[in-house]
Amino acid sequence: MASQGTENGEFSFPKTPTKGRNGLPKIQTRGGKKEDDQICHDDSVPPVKAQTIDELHSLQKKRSVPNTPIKGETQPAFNAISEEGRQKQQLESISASLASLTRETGPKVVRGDPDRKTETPRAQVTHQHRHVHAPTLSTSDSALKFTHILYNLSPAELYEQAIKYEKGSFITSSGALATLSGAKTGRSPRDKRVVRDETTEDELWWGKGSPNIEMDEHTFLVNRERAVDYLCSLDKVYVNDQFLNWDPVHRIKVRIVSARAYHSLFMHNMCIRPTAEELEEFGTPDFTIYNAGMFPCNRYTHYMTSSTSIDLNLGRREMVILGTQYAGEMKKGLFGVMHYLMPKRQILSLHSGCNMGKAGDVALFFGLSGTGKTTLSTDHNRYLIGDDEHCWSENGVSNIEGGCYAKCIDLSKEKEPDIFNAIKFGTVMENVVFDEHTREVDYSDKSVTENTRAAYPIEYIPNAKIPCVGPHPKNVILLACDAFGVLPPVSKLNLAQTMYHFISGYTALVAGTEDGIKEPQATFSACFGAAFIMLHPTNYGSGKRIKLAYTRKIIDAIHSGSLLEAEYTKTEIFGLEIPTAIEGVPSEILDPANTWPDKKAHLDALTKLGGLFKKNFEVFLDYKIGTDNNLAGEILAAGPNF
Ligand SMILES: Nc1ncnc2c1ncn2[C@@H]1O[C@H](COP(=O)(O)OP(=O)(O)OP(=O)(O)O)[C@@H](O)[C@H]1O
Ligand SMILES: O=C([O-])CC(=O)C(=O)O
Ligand SMILES: [Ca+2]
Ligand SMILES: [Mn+2]
Repeated sequence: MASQGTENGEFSFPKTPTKGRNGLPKIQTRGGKKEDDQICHDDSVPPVKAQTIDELHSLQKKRSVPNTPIKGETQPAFNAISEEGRQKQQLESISASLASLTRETGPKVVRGDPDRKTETPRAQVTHQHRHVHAPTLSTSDSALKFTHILYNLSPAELYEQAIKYEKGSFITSSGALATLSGAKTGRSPRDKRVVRDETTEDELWWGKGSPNIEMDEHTFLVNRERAVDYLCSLDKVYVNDQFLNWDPVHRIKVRIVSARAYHSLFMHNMCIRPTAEELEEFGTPDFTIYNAGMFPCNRYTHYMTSSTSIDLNLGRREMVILGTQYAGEMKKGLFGVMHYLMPKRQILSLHSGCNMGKAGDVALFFGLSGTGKTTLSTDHNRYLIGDDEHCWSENGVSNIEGGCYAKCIDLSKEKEPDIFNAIKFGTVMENVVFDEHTREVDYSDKSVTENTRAAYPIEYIPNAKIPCVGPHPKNVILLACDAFGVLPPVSKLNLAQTMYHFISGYTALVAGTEDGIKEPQATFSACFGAAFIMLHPTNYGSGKRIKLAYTRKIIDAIHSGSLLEAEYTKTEIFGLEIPTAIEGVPSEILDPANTWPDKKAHLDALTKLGGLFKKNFEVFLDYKIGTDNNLAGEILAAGPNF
């Protein structure tokens, strides 16, 4: 370290000719060789081994182990030829990913930051042409330029990129990276399109109630070309090669090509991060996202109803994002892919949080966006398996992701300590407001959006269970944030009721066909997600959301098994069994009838909600469940009765 002389803990200043003039005592250094030496030399450390400032800077960074080292003990960690070969392979693969389908050729790609050529020894020009036999004249200007690839950068590198190049990127007081997602601060489900081809025609759920809005293959290719041309026109793009699903047998390799460091860091946090060895064997991805979110789609293109389009092509294993920078589109886009792939393998994909007690008891938390999957699965007394997306197979449960995505509006250290503490270096914070000087985040500020979010790697939660897998669940918790205020805080469901409420929209539709191909699942409940309820919640219930502290007590009673031993009464209309007492929870709130001063208003609201459930369920009545027709009847009977 080359700092000011610090020998013996004393600082020394060079003497000035004006010594003594202002009465300051002469400063003596102990290290002075000669008594009569008039100058204090700072010779306590050897001089830096550089002749120029550039040389000095080149000393600062030591060459890191390549992120694709050679396997096998006999090989040294650094092998110039093989490393070059590996990089070439990676670049070839990336060039193929970014290929224009009409020009049938990938761009010239080169690894490294274009602005750091001189200081980055890794930025060797290793471009290649895919068609060496092609005529020497390039067909377009785009084929003449290089696209720099920033491949699987580290969080520190991505911070630097974001802060340098992306307006609205700042380091918060706790070390997180604050970013802005632009005009879109949430997902745009109505701008999502799925390619309807011969295969998906039969396999996917189309029509009323389905979240899948169709597009044709040609239109997809038009949008793909638009995204790819945009990305290739940039000086540099970020490429993440990562995994989904902690179950090694059903792991999926994903590649994310994006234009922003924010997107790259978000996916770094949210997907499973490969080890150096795993990256070496990565090869061709199973699925690729082209995120050209800063660039809009063309509204003259067929099927486009806005300048935003999120397009999924299962046949091509590709997704294209145009006109939205909200990072959740990538996360939930990949979730859609898993919802397609996993049920085909007889694996249930679930929009749920998951944790495990010390005794190995696993609990699943189902719920729509914002109902508390992340909040309640992050429990200091239990191991966190995952907060949002899981697979349930014959072998048990596995998390699909490598990170968590927490809502952070009104976040407090007292109520959600583990999430609060996970917001540190490496964490991406979206659309939060902070003090311009101290950089302290004001979690109560909704100036940008109410949907402020934090994305962090799961190991930022101290009791995360790595690898994120567990045995079969013991408890299944369906979370609801009931805008009517008529559903009880907790009730015990029998099997048919569980199925009824699950299908009704507490995340998913799971209707199998006879040949075993499962339908894809809806993310939103037609009932609780319906615009009607969202627009008029104040017209109904008079209550408030259950206090988080009480919800935690209820969840504790479920985990411990004590809730099973409680006494129950049955509610009207829904026939839900509600406990009469839970430790730590005021008994009067357990039955919502008590919290309504006007009994008639309560019954009206309850009946109204029951009607909505019935109407919502109509769309499922035609579906056969397996070969057993009685099952559908039983499930229906478990719904509201009036
Ligand atoms: N009783 C409660 N139970 C759960 N969460 C509550 C409760 N009261 C308030 N909250 C707040 O509701 C929000 C739940 O957000 P959370 O991120 O857990 O949702 P989520 O189900 O994981 O949704 P998403 O799938 O969109 O990520 C948090 O901000 C939490 O503080
Ligand atoms: O994707 C998002 O914006 C957040 C999320 O998990 C959800 O909505 O279920
Ligand atoms: Ca969440
Ligand atoms: Mn979610």
